Amino acid sequence: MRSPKDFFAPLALGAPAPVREIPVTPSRMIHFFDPGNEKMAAKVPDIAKKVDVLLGNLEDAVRADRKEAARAGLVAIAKANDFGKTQLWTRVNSLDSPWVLDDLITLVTEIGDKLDVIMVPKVEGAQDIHYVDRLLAQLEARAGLTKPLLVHAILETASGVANVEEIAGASPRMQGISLGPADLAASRRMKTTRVGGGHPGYLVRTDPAGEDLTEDRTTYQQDLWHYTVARMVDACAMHGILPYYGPFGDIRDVVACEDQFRNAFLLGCVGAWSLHPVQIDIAKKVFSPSPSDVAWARRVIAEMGDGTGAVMIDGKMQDDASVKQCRVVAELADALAADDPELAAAYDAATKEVLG
Ligand SMILES: CC(C)(COP(=O)(O)OP(=O)(O)OC[C@H]1O[C@@H](n2cnc3c(N)ncnc32)[C@H](O)[C@@H]1OP(=O)(O)O)[C@@H](O)C(=O)NCCC(=O)NCCSC(=O)C[C@](C)(O)C(=O)O
Ligand SMILES: [Mg+2]
Repeated sequence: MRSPKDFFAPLALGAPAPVREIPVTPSRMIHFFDPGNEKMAAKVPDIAKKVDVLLGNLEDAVRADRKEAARAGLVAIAKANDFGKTQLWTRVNSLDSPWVLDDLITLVTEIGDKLDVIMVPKVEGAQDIHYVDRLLAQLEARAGLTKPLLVHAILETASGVANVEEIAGASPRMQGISLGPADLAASRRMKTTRVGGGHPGYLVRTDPAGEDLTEDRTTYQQDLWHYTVARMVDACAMHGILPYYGPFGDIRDVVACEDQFRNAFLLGCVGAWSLHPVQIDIAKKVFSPSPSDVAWARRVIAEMGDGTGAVMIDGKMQDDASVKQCRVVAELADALAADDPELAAAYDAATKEVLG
């Protein structure tokens, strides 16, 4: 284990100094595209204007015989475009694959100055992050980069979940973690066949009213991902990095997608993945606090003065802890509104209604 004193020292001579704090910029949706797919790539400049994060995916969902094309496509797209405030991320192939070494060498060398975050799939423990950490430092030094690349891990193996706290704290490069429900289900030998979302068989049933167990009894579908998302959120919060729900594979079911995203938002996640253009607006809606919640939060903050003591607002007790929650919502709203005049106007109009 490295000494805590060395934690923020560069891992290669000439590599940029690691960041001390993870930048918290909007990342409500991480929009996935295959850079080797010409139809998708053609849409990227327009999509970039609507999303917080664009991610060139090189791993699963890219056919084995299209891996080089995807990598070359991402280099070409990054060189040809300036995406302004929209971040550019990539998901490289897994560390046991024949492609990842060339992914990292090519991307850092060719477009390391354009990339913000490198997403690493199938992370099993801190050792995987340490490997990427040192290699990135060597490549950054060789490429003369001045800003360190950040690393995002996908939580999609049983050992990754068991080791999630050490993964979150494995390097100052760690930017965040996303849930990978499909690989995680396979790794755990869950008996689902879906990419995220619920399952009608995972339920609880009300007790019988009498002796007849066969009578109609209400059932409630449960969230298969609650434990993992909650654990991931705690690990990320503990280490000052950001948690994300991952993909929702039933593209057609925009209603259940919104529900799953909202569960993650309420539990502490900052964003989710959009796999198809139709999921972009869902993520934007869900991961931007609602105007009425923002107005309420601003009212509680205003009425709580220095933030201590207890007051009654509309019959509800507010104290030091509730004002802290309200600050989380209000600060997120301010950060999002700073770049979005429409959202800013909606928040201000709702606030005016309650505060006058
Ligand atoms: C689902 C698919 C096949 C449906 O693709 P489609 O072409 O059949 O759909 P469509 O509705 O007909 O598409 C309409 C138009 O939008 C385009 N389009 C469609 N999607 C996109 C996109 N993302 N970005 C930009 N453009 C897109 C598409 O090319 C088409 O263009 P056209 O009108 O010119 O014909 C397609 O949307 C797709 O391939 N999406 C990305 C899938 C992906 O990245 N999967 C990997 C992430 S999930 C994962 O890996 C799991 C995880 C975490 O690892 C774990 O849980 O283990
Ligand atoms: Mg996966």
